[in-house]
Amino acid sequence: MIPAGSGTTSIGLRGVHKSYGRNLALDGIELDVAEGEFFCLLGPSGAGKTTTLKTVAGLEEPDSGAVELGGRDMTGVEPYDRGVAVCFESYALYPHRSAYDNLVSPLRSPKYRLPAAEARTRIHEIAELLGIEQLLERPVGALSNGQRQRVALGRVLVRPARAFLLDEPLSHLDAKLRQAMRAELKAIGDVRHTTTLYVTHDSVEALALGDRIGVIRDGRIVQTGTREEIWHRPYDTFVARAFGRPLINLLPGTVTADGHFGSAEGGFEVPLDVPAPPGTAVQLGVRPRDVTLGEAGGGAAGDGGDGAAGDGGTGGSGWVELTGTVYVTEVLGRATEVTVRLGSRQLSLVAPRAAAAGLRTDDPVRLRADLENLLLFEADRPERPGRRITR
Ligand SMILES: Nc1ncnc2c1ncn2[C@@H]1O[C@H](COP(=O)(O)OP(=O)(O)OP(=O)(O)O)[C@@H](O)[C@H]1O
Repeated sequence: MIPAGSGTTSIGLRGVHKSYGRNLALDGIELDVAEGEFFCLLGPSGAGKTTTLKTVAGLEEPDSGAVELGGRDMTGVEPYDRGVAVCFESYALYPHRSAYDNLVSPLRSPKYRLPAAEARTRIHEIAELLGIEQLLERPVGALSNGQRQRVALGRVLVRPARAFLLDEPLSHLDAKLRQAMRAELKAIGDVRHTTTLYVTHDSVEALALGDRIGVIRDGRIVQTGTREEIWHRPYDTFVARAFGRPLINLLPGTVTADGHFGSAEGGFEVPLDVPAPPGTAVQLGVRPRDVTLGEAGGGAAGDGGDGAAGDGGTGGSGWVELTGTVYVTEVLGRATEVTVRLGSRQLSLVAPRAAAAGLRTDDPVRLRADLENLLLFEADRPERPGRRITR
């Protein structure tokens, strides 16, 4: 069992602004990470993730707003005195020293000064979890990027800390190792109960690791929530697009005269009540894994691409069937992504490989989706992505 750190802490950012010259990196960040929580901050390149971490660590001072650790304003508190352990993607290691020396050096600092035997135990535990035990005697300069990255991560995790701030710590690992490391990291977090703020641009990683996830864009937090909240109730099309591969289908359409979703280009209607006036431009969000594939030409399929609904549900229960033609198929391991033409629109779905075997371009197919899995959004505007419409 890894010994607990010197007590863990909550992290708060209160309206944090930070500019670099004319470049606005953080535009009023509000964030609360609870004590002991594993929080993933997800966003595209340049969104402000690293700047957020640096601000919490005290390596950058906010232009306005404040960082709090354990409810205490950290303005003017030096990084060293904040008690947080930081791992940046551009890791600073001593290349001529062994991996062991790199791991032990933080523990020798006057702040921690762990007895040698305790330090050794701690290092071996972490090294085992990170799969670097056999590398401990090697100079860091002689390690691969992925191995070096694990040493850098180990260097952070061995330290007793009130919080871990990790910036893309797995980015240099290959897919398989990354997956294994994810599980280890989660285990370390759980064992230590240490607050962790984890930055990534990989949504799979965020979904796998985060007790909660925050999505950041243009220096602002767009949404925070559990993986279920983010997945089922994305704030807008930006958040919806950030999670799930293949990407969510966003089909543009308008509210019909009877208040449903209609796609003139797709030649179909979906009997969902849209709480907006007829004619309003909206988008239907359909996750590829929420669509099932059947053969065309039977059951309740609509004629000529029209939608048919089951159970007469309009408020979100029941289902919808659409007919279309195969455009392209692509094997994704055990499943196949099938892109289907609906009129002049396209929709992707993921089908079991067997179900999609033998499909050829222009084959007619029938699609079925539960109404309760469908999402509605406003149309995207130049100034902002369309927000989800609550039904
Ligand atoms: N030292 C700096 N000087 C000038 N601009 C900076 C500096 N650091 C960051 N920026 C700018 O601030 C914005 C946010 O950068 P930041 O590194 O926080 O983004 P990020 O989300 O971590 O991106 P990435 O995933 O690419 O690391 C970007 O536009 C970036 O160019």
